[in-house]
Amino acid sequence: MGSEKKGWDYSQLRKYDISLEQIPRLDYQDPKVDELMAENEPVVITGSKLVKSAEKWNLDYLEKHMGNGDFTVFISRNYKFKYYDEKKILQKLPNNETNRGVEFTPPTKMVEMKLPEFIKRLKEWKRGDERLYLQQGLNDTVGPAIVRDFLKFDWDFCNSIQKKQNWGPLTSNHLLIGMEGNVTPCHYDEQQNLFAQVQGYKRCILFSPDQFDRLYPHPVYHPHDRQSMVDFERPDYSKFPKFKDIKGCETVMEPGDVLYIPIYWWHQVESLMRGDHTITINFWYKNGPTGPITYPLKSHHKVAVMRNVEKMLLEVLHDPKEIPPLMRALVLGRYT
Ligand SMILES: O=C(O)C(=O)C[C@H](CCCc1ccccc1)C(=O)O
Ligand SMILES: [Zn+2]
Repeated sequence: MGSEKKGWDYSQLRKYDISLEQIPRLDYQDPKVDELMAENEPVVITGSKLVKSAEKWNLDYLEKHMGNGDFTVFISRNYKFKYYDEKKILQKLPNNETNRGVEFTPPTKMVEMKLPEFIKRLKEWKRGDERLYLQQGLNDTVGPAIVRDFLKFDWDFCNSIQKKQNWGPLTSNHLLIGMEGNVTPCHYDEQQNLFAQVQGYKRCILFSPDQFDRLYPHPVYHPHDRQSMVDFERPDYSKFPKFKDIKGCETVMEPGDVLYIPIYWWHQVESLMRGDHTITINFWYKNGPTGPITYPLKSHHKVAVMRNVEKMLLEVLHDPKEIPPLMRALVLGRYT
């Protein structure tokens, strides 16, 4: 992976007991890019100017031009920033208990912070301090210069991909500014994603949707819905035995690289340890129409089916504890 000219080395990558291939890196003009994307396969697209207008976004520039609005910043006492859905923390479940007394303590704190304060804490951070991760939807509240740079993104490039791949509308762009060593643990999203690296080096580990039974996602009603329960650094093989067989792919993103993260593909993202802070802009698109269904169903369709079964069962059974016995009665000795 990478050659001597690369701006990072292996000691900056966290060690996992996972077999990983390389995600192909192809020039944006290579027709193979469209072929891989059409197959919902990940690919690193190099040489595009998608976010070239943001390559000057160093911290001083951002501080000067990012307006004085509040930005969403997550604070973690360790290096992990596991996403949680606030709406699912206090949801009234069908049996009218709030999460049946299952207490959920958010693993990170979400605060609103002015950019100068975030940058100050970034510059003064030392090992042992709380880590910060700015994750802000880009909208018109950011300063005019940022909007100008944003408007200068190579929209022809991503619009042409959106058209070629018959995707739905662009739903959001997120500005992500992470500290060295920050990790977004393994999860999947339900949108197509063009992940554009602006500053710093980010390692992206991806798994196909067919690895679903090896990654043990939290139940759909859980605040950590769509996130894997497996701690990659200390996997509990007794609880998650199939994790041993996991197969994935990875890449280390360099400034200017654009990674296509296909819808439903699992991904873990880490800012290289002892590296610079990282800046990423993601482009989330709704998926296009499914087109003709072929059988057997594709694995990402099966994920969508399983999500619907979970939601329906919870709706009718009211109590998640009733789900395993019913599923076992349905399958064991009958479909196995
Ligand atoms: O782009 C993706 O899908 C990633 O997972 C990138 C990941 C952070 C995502 C944070 C986030 C969570 C929910 C809403 C908007 C943004 C990273 O780069 O650390
Ligand atoms: Zn994601």
